[in-house]
Amino acid sequence: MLQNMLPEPAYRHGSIDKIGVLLVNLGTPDAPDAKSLRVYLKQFLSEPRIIEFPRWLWWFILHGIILTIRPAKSAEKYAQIWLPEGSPLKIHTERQTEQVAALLKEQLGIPLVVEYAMIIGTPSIAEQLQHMKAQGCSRILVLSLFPQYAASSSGCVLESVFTELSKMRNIPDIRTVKHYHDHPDYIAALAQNIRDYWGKYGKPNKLIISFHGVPRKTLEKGDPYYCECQKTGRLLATALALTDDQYQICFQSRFGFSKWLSPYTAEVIKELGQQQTKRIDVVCPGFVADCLETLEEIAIEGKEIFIGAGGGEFHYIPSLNEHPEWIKTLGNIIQTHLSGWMEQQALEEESTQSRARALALGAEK
Ligand SMILES: C=CC1=C(C)c2cc3[nH]c(cc4nc(cc5[nH]c(cc1n2)c(C)c5CCC(=O)O)C(CCC(=O)O)=C4C)c(C)c3C=C
Ligand SMILES: [Fe+2]
Ligand SMILES: [Fe+2]
Repeated sequence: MLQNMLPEPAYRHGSIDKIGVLLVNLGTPDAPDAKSLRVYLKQFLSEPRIIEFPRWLWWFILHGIILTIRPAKSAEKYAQIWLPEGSPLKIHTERQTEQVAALLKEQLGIPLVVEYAMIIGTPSIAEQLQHMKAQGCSRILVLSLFPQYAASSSGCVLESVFTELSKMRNIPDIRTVKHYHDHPDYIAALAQNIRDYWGKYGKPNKLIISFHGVPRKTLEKGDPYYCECQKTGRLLATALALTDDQYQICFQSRFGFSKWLSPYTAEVIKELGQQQTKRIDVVCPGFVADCLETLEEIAIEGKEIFIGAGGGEFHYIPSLNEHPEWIKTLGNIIQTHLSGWMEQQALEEESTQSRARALALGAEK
C-alpha cells in the first residue's frame, strides 16, 4: 500500500551505512502520579498481546473499572520506588545502553549506533527505528531485553518492530534476538551477582527464584515462557550448586482473577514465613533492570508478607542492572548476532575509501 509508506530520507550515493543495535524493554510511566499512570496503563492494557480477551468486553472493563481505580493505587506504589533521576526501569535501561555502547566501541573499533526503546511509553520502538535510519543505519539488530520469551513481552517487541518496518520504503536489514534464557553468559552473570550478594550478606536457608507471571492459558496455547523460566531457574540453581530443597521457582505479579502460572510467589513466601524459616532471599532473573515488580512487589510487599507470617530475615537480591558481568554478557550476545555484518561493513568502508582516493587522484591530474 504505497500511499501509507512513511517519508524516506533522500538516498545518498557512496555514504557509509552504519550498524544499529536497539535494546528494548517494557516501558514505565513518566511520573509516579495518577495522571501519568492512567496514560501508561491505558496503553499497556489496550495491547492485545498483553490482554487476550474479547476487545469490546475488555474496553468496558478497562474504561469502566480498571482505569478509574488502578492509576491512583499504582501511583502510590511507584512513588515508593521512584529515584531522584526518575523511574528505576528507565534509569537502568539508559545506563545499560550507554555502558554496552562504550564496551562495544572499545572491543570492535567501529562505531555502532546503540539506542534503547520501550514497548509502552517513550522512546517508542517506532521513533527509535526512524531515528536510527536517519543516522544512516542500514542494518539493525533488535534485542528484546526479556530473557524468557512470552507472547506478551518479547512477542510485543517483535510485532512492533515488524509493523514499523512494514511502513518503510527502504527497509533496513533486520536481525532480532527473541530470548536468551539459557545463554551460558547470562546464567553465569546471574550466579555471579548472587554470589557477590552472599559474599557480603551471607547465605539464606532458601533461594526463591521468582518470575513475572502470565495467564496459565497461554502455556496451554503454546507459549514457551513457562518452560524457559523453569530452564533458567534450573541452570541457575546448578551454577550455584544448590540442592533441590535449597531453592524454589515461582511466579509473581498476578493480574485479575483467572489462573496464572503457579506456584504464586506471594503464597510461597507466606508458607515459608508460617514455617518460621530463618532467612529467605528472593531473586528475579526475568527482570534485567530493577522496576516496580522487584522493588515494590518483592522487596517491600514480599518482605511484609514473610515477616507478617512469622518468618525471620528477608533479602531481595538486586537485578543485574549495571553489573559488569551483565554488561559483558550483553556485549557478547550482540557481537554473536552481528556476525557477518561487521565483515560486510568493513568491506564496504574499504571500497568507499578506495573510490574516494581514486576520485581525488583523478581530480589532481
Ligand atoms: C495484565 C497482564 C499482564 C501481563 C500478561 C504481563 C506480562 C509481563 N510483564 C512483564 C514485565 C513487567 N510488567 C510490569 C508492570 C506491569 N505489568 C502489568 C500487567 C501484565 N504484565 C501491569 C498492569 C503493570 C503495571 C504496574 C501495575 O499497575 O501493577 C513491569 C514494571 C514496569 C515499571 O515501570 O517498573 C515490568 C518490567 C513481563 C516480563 C511479562 C511477561 C512475561
Ligand atoms: Fe507486567
Ligand atoms: Fe505487580
